[in-house]
Formats: sequence, structure tokens, C-alpha cells
Amino acid sequence: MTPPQADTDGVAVELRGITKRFPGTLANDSVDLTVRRGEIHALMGENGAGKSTLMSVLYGMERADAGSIRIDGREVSFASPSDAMAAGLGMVHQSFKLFDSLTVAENVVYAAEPRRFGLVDRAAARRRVRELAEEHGLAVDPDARVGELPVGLRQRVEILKLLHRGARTLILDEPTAVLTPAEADALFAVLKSLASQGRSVVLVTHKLREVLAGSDNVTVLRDGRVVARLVTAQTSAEEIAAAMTGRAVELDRIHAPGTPGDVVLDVSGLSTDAVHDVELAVRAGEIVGIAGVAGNGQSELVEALAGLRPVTAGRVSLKSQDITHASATERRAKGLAYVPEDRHAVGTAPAASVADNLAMGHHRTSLSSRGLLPPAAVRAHARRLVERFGIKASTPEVPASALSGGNLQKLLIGRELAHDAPLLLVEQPTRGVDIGAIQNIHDQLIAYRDAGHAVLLVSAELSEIRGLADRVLVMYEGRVTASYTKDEADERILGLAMAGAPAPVEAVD
Ligand SMILES: Nc1ncnc2c1ncn2[C@@H]1O[C@H](COP(=O)(O)OP(=O)(O)OP(=O)(O)O)[C@@H](O)[C@H]1O
Repeated sequence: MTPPQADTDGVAVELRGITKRFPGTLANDSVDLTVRRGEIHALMGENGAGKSTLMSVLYGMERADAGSIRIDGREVSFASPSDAMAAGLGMVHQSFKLFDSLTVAENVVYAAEPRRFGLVDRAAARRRVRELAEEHGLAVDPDARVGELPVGLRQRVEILKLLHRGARTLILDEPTAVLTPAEADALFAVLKSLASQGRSVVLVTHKLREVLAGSDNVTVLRDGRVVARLVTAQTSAEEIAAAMTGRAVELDRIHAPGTPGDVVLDVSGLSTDAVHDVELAVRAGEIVGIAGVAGNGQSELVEALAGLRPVTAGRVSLKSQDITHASATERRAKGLAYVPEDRHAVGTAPAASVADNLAMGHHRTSLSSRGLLPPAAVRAHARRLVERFGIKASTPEVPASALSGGNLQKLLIGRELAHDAPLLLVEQPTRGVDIGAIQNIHDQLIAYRDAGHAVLLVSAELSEIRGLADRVLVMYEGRVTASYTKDEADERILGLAMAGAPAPVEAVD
């Protein structure tokens, strides 16, 4: 609605000397960040480097201990996100803040509705969505219910909502974490068009390829401090990675194949409400990857295998024991570990300490003594895992809610691998995790496989599937529609199968 404002120096956002301290952590240490009008500015850094904190300060969700913020040349002080919005900022969070039961148009105009005679003018709301959608290449049906839209379209609704409120600077927190490659490309086309109209974008992301293809400048944080300011066209993935980690990082490593042994997980004719007639087997010493566009039944399949979703037909066995109707707890006891997609709602207890979260599910393992967990054993276990997985926490006693997103993910993976279960089900193991930690998690999964465990991996990252999996299955509309060996599974073949048109390669089981 509000056209981008013109001022003399072209600076949209200027942060100077931002310092923010949490108990035991200096999250931002005198950070300067300048974002110019018409620029896509990537903010990068390892997990816990202080990116989210800096964005929370900018967006009025946290108050800085020191420093100043200028928007369009004017010094501001935000007490809440509504102040930030009024100044022309808009943020798309990782978990969308939309009403599933309302339509696209209702969501877009929510709390800023066009009115006619005091009533919400629905026709005007629809028109507004169509205009904005057309102007910015954000096609979406104004009458669709948001709850029924795929993730990529929901994200468009979030962006439309911000544009409706006149946002001139958009902050996007890991916007492509949940998108397919095609959806991510479409998002970047939109961001580029917004920038070309003079809007600014701050992009918080871990994905080097995206940053190189889609941003103009990069600011890298490490341990709360700015360690590099780079012009994208003059830098490389290696230079950014080295700035983030302080060391050279080997990118996109392809691991040696495993040596499959006996079948550990055997699934035949499995159906649930969203999964149809799935046949698959995972052997000891093997990683089987499941590729697919989000929403094609992968999560539901894993939930059914973990005992969290009713099975309507078929049979599941774990080390030759029938577990088709076993509870989630019984499955764990029989040797199944599980890293769910949703680390917040399902995977961890936010109010409990890091140490207690790491001990969860260990009541029957070597950690326990007569069903109890002695505090000293819990602490020692936590220290081992914090070290092994590089979990950044000021002490293992802090609540899990104080961890940055990527560190919470490391906690979850570390806890599940420590069970040493014969079968690991793992979904999106490196979502939101920085490149150094991705390498560590991948190495740990390979070591787990090489120790003779079976791993079923679901990932939206094709490079991850291709790097880790010994065999790749593709799911489409709730069915396993293709199966490839590691050598067959190139990006093109997988991409075609994920779109519902498996390429004619001999299926190998
Ligand atoms: N509410 C809080 N209480 C205590 N410590 C916190 C709080 N929020 C963040 N921290 C700490 O501040 C540091 C910076 O965290 P922040 O979330 O900004 O990192 P990040 O760069 O966004 O990480 P990620 O990539 O994992 O999202 C971390 O060490 C984190 O544990």
C-alpha cells in the first residue's frame, strides 16, 4: 500500500552497536548491520551465532542492552512488533502465524481490514489480494482456506499480509527450510521482484547455494560478533563457510556406501489414512532415504512406523517381531529410535533442562538404576552428548527453550543416537542446522550405519538424501512409486519421480 519511501542515502535499516546479553550468553556483541533499499541481504552464522536475537531486537520482540536502530534514516525504539510494523518492517517467521480456518483474503487483511459502512468489505479484501498477488507474482486463490494450502502457498499468504500492511523491509527467517526446490526458486523470484521495486529483504538462512544465487550482500556473525561483510558476487561458498566456522569446511561430501546385512525393518502392504500399500525393507548397515515433495505421505509413514498413527492395513516387523499394533513406547523398548520432524512440539520438552531432555527415554538403559535416573549419571551423559554433538548451551542445566533452533536439533539427534537402537527413523535431520553441524550430523549418521544399525531417512534436501542414502525411495501421493540405487539417484531422476513421473530406471530393491 505504502510506496517505498525515498530518502537521500538509500539506507533502509541501520543497526549500530547492538548488544544483547542473556544470562550466561552474550548473544549480540556490538553488532552493526546496514541494509540498503532494493537489497537482498543475507544474515548467516552458525547455530547460536546470534542471528535470531538480532532480528528479534530489530523487530521489537527483544530489547537490546545497548545500540541504536534507524529505519529510513530515523532513529526508532520499538516496544513491540506492532511498532516495528508501523515503521515499515515485516517478518515471516519459521512457523507461520496464520488462521487455518480462514480464507486467504481474510488472513491477508486480518486486523487491517478494508471497511465499508463499518463492516469488513469482503469484496474489497478479495480485490486487494488479487492486486497484490498480481503486482508481486504471488499467485494464490483469495477464497482458498489457508489450512488446505501447501506450505509454499501459505508462505505467500504471509508475504501478502506484510505487503498489505505496507512493509518496506521484509525479514525472512529460514524461509526455504520447508519448501521444495521449485517453491524455493519461486520465492526467490518474488524476493528479487520486491527488491527491484525498492523494498529490502533480510534473509536469515543456512543455505549457501541460495545465498550465492539470491542475495546481494552477506553479513556473517560468529559468537555474537560480525566477522565478515561480503559482496555476494565477489565471494564463494568456501569463503562464507570459513567465515562462519573459523575453519575450512568440506561442502557436499558424498559418503562411501554401507554394507547391508540382515533385514531390521520389514514393511509390507502398509496403509494408513494418508499412506497406501507401502512395501519397504531396511537392513542393518544401510541407510534408506525417502525423497518426496512435502505432503506426499512421508511424515505419515514415519509416524505410523513410530507407533503414532493408526495402521489400517499391512504389517510392520522389527527384527522379525511383529510390531504392527505396538504402542510407541513398546516399539522403543524393542529397539526403535525416532527423530521427528517437529523438534518443538513432539521432540523435546522446552521447560525441562538440556540435561533432562538428553536423558529422556533412558529409563531402561544403562543410564538408569532400578528405573530411576541418578542426577550424576544424567549430568555425565549430558556432558558427553553436548561435547560429541557440539550443542551450544551455557550449561546443561538451562531449559531447552533457551537453545537456538539448530542446537535444539543437535540435542534431539544426539539423544536418539545415544540409544544405540537397531533402527533409527529420522526426519529432516539437519533442518535449521548450520553447515559445520550438518557435516557433524551426517558423519554421526554414517558412523551409526557403519556400526551395523538400520536407518530410514526422510529429507526434503536432495543433496542430503544423495549424500547419505544407500538406496532411495520416492513417495508420491502416499505411495512408494520408485526405488533407486545410490548411483541411479541423480537430481534429475529424483526430481522427475518426485513430480509423479518416475524415470525408466530398473527398480532395484
Ligand atoms: N531467551 C533466551 N535465554 C537465554 N539464552 C538465549 C535466549 N535466546 C537465545 N539465547 C542464546 O543466545 C545465543 C544466540 O541465539 P540465537 O537464537 O540468536 O542464535 P541463531 O544464530 O539464531 O541460531 P540458529 O541458527 O540455531 O537459529 C545462543 O547461545 C542462545 O542459546
